[in-house]
Amino acid sequence: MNPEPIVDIDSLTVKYHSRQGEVTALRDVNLQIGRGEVQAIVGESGSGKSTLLASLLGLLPASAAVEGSISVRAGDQPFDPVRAPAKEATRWRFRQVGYVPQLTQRSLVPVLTVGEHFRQFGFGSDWRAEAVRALTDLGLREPESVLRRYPHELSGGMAQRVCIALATFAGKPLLVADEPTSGLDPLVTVRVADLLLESQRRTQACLLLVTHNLQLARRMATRIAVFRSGVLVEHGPATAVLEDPLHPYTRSLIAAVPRPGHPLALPEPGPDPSGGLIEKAPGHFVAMVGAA
Ligand SMILES: Nc1ncnc2c1ncn2[C@@H]1O[C@H](COP(=O)(O)OP(=O)(O)OP(=O)(O)O)[C@@H](O)[C@H]1O
Repeated sequence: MNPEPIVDIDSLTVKYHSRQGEVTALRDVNLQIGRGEVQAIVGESGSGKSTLLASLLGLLPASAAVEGSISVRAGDQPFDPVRAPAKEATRWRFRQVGYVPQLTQRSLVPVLTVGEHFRQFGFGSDWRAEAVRALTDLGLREPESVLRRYPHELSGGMAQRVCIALATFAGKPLLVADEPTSGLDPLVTVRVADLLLESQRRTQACLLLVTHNLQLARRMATRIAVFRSGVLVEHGPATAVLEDPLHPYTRSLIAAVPRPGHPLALPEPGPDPSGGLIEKAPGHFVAMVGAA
């Protein structure tokens, strides 16, 4: 049985108008993400990943023209972040969305204690108890002492745990992680990926993971969506997309991952994708044009 959908993106097209002319950053995107799922969004630079995130968070610039809709069923009422007034979107993000930044000490505000970070992101008088629970769940001993510290008084590993706790505490149903491990070495990447997954599983949040890193997507994601030039070219269970990619662009992205003993192969341009998706196997979709 498919998990209850939290995010439903329906025929979303986003165009920017700039001095250089019109850019279609997303073209007719359809995507559903269920409760408890980890949905990776992969694709090269300029493929539309940030635009998808900005759409989902209600943070598109005023210059963007939007067709289609997004419905997020994370609260009592379905919410459309691309149509909501800015004030409402801010309130909604604050209550329903946990944002996982790049996980380093620099993601914390140097002049605020850890406790002050939690107080700003929490709501209600229970923030301290929630914060202590979140820090304890992530394996931090003496959480009360951690709450009194400034970011420079934390080790790198502690700061990463604090960032994950900040994003995931208070049971926010939607988590968004934008390149959370970029700049981290491979061993630390694995550790923070596992900590983030642990937190996500505990709260059964729906996690949208934007990444260039296919190995990270393999470790974390339940489903992978591959974007190219604003088009969703392939979407399916993570293992199906990575073990049996159907679209030539997905194959070229996988071929570009360096492996011991294999030369780095750069992606071939490949045919331009267009048209809708066809289902090749249950839940595994590929763009009609340019697919095998
Ligand atoms: N504010 C904007 N005004 C005009 N064009 C924009 C704007 N933001 C993005 N674009 C264009 O939209 C397209 C998609 O960009 P987007 O940033 O969403 O891609 P991306 O996959 O997130 O890239 P990266 O991985 O480099 O962040 C690109 O052609 C980009 O130049």
